[in-house]
Amino acid sequence: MSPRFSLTTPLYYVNALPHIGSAYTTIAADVVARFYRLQGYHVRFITGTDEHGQKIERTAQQRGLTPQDHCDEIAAGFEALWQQLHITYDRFSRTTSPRHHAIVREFFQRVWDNGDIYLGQQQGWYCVECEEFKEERELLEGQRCPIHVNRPVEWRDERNYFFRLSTYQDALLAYYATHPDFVQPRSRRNEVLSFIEQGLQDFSISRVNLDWGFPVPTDPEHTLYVWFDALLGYVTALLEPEQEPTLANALSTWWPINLHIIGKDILRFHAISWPAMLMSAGLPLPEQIFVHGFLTKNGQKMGKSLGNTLDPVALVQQYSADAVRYYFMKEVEFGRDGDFSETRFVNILNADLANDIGNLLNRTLKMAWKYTGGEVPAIDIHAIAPEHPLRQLAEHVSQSYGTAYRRLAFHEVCQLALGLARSGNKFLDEEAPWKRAKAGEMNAVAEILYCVLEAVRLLAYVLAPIIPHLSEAIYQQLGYSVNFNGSVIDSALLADSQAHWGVLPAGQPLSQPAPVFQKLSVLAPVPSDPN
Ligand SMILES: Nc1ncnc2c1ncn2[C@@H]1O[C@H](COP(=O)(O)OP(=O)(O)OP(=O)(O)O)[C@@H](O)[C@H]1O
Ligand SMILES: [Zn+2]
Repeated sequence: MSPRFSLTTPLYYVNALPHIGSAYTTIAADVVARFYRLQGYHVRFITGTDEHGQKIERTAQQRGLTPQDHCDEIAAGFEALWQQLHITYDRFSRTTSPRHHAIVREFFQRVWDNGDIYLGQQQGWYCVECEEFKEERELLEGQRCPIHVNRPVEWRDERNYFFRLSTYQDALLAYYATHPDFVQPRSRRNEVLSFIEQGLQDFSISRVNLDWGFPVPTDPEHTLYVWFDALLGYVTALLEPEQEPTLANALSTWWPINLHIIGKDILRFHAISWPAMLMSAGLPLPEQIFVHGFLTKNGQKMGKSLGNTLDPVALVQQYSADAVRYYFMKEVEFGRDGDFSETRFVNILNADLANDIGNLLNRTLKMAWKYTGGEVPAIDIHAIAPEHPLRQLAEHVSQSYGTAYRRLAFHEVCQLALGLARSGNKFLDEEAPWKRAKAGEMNAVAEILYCVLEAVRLLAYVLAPIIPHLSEAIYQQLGYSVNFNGSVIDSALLADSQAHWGVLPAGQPLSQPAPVFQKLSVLAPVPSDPN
């Protein structure tokens, strides 16, 4: 029985089409899903859309559509982008589905039966974009939300149902104390802890004067707060299509989720509200929440509401999915903020993928056609000494890349692979097999070429979760016929068989050399806003 790994992206709010920020989180999650599949895990990768709430109701109204028609259109836009980016999700969870409604009702009932829901009066400043009440001290001048700086918050004074978050303050602190890795990176964990230590207030879980949402099961005059139902979308997604939508069914196989990947804007919901809700319902908590930074433009978070984003569809069409995936995984350390510049984007891809990796493969293959008959040089692999510089480095890479992926340190994985490519280039330049060939030293030529080709194979393997199509193309050039992109991983591609030194079979026929990654140039600037 294979081990299991379940992970989620946020369920994106359908107030507008996806932008590069949503793509960023989803690419990262896809990389993790692909990594675990290659390690032999049975993976459940969940993404989807969060479709209720005031912001959606208003947006649909402005567009002259019913909320459901609006949601259907935007959700389809998300799915289409995920196809283009080669995202291998297993479930697309939509919070307007009737099955989700059944799960939410049952969950609400558990929390209600536990005495954690009561009717009270809510007064405060509400950011419709965040769908969240804000503390007065958090607001910018002119009563503006710190995340949605162009939108004033709205004063609310309503009778709402509340969730007794304050009751869970000590339980949360105790949980954090015994689970030091629950929230990563550490700086985010500390942020959450200090927020909890300041004292938690109950939060309202219903709205009046809002139609677009599920009715509160015990009082249909009220509509459930969008966040209460959105987080449960992760649970609904665990149901098999033929299963009755009950909590017991949803939780039977894949719960608790191993990893929630989120942006820092929704940290408190995931790291405070969600665990408390789960405790109230008597359910185990997710294993880990990883919080990444913001993609920014001139220092400000790119977002649908601010309209300062980059259109991922245009970016993929212009430069390819693997290019976009590689750039964001390598250039923005996961957990930190990063600014996007198209010039930098093109420069990085050309330097790493076209030059360091692509050229290395291309020139080595040409020599293999010239000196070893278009075949992987037939050498005795075991005769390559452990101190051989490429073998040594390759062994280091194969021992460390898994840890880097498990820590979601994607930039480190890229650096490991690039290190191997750079050493391969240096090794070729120093060993100059073309000179050795002139001198008739054909055994030496064969060994040099073998080692470089094997280094390229290994780095392509290590990078496969990030640039699956490029890795597949490299493997094909090396004479394999493999599929890194199928829904089922061929057992020959599992890490046990591939993630070490000396795998390339001596004598394997190679393909004709052809550049695997064409050099890019900035053509026309990519449009800034998809909407
Ligand atoms: N600029 C960004 N950088 C990185 N991730 C982002 C960015 N914007 C959105 N995300 C991702 O999307 C999630 C939030 O989804 P949401 O649908 O609320 O998008 P949004 O664009 O932030 O919306 P809005 O601008 O209306 O707040 C974040 O937690 C993060 O995973
Ligand atoms: Zn806001």
